[in-house]
Amino acid sequence: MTVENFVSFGEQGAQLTYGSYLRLPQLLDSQHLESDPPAHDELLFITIHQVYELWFKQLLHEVSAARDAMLGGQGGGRLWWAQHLMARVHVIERVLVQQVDVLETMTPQDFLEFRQRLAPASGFQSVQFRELEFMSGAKDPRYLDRFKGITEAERQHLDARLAEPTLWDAFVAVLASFGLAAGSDEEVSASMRTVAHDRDQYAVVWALAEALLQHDELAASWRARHVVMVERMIGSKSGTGGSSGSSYLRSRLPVRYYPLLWDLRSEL
Ligand code: HEM
Ligand SMILES: N[C@@H](CC(=O)c1ccccc1NC=O)C(=O)O
Repeated sequence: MTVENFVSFGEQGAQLTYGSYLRLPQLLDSQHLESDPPAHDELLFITIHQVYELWFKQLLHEVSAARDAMLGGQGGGRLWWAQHLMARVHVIERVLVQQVDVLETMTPQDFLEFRQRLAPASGFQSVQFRELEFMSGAKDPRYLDRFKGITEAERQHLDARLAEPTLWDAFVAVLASFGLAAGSDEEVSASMRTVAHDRDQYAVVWALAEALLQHDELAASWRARHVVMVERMIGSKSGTGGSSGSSYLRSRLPVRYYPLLWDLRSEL
């Protein structure tokens, strides 16, 4: 492409520019430090969290579409699409785990320069993180009571997630659409054993079960990586959000979205 072509192509589209399309003025004016004088590492801290929230938004978009595709069951003809989206979800989740490395270039001393300014805020108040947990299948309404300082709109988002079907509900619908019993946990477990032993007939069902398990495993990896980072940064201090800190986070490590899929491993 010649430079001349390039210029005329750019001008055909009239007004859109890179910066206006991506809303860069708003995006790049959204990093406001609390520390004064400014602590060098606070920009990194804000940036990392904003990147996490952008990816959480993308994950909610993908997970809800995967769920909807699964809710249609075999007859809906979109189970391949659910598989495709879940594969993307896994790649994003690996990025989220690896991104902890970047924040760990911050030393505890440098974090302490601005940490006291952050209370009572904490990751505990991440609405999108909790939405993802709810949508994945871990609906714990107690988190709604424990949320302090969230807006009415954020509360509505969470209420809506509590009311809507989860990825697990959608997977159970897939089992039923294949004529497999799925009315109780026992039936689901028995049906999963059938699926596991007849992968020829139930290839898509097995692939979706593995995709859910992978999502569960990656969420567990994030929790494990986060708590070790927390211990590195603040040791056994309590959290800015008012929890006991790393011991609260350690109590969350055994959380599993799909216990029946894990139990299946012992039954094969
Ligand atoms: C210096 C780095 C970090 C430290 C020291 C830290 C510390 C903590 C602590 C102590 C808690 C428990 C709540 C409380 O404050 O009492 C917490 C919760 C949480 N943090 Fe962090 N965090 C860090 C970075 C991050 C990052 C980068 C994210 C990404 C979004 C994040 C997301 C969360 C979430 C979602 C929770 C709630 C977890 C749950 O309830 O299961 N944190 N963090
Ligand atoms: N809870 C952390 C502070 C922290 O990491 C944080 C503070 C405000 C907004 C997000 C945060 N990230 C994760 O908890 C602490 O106790 O040091």
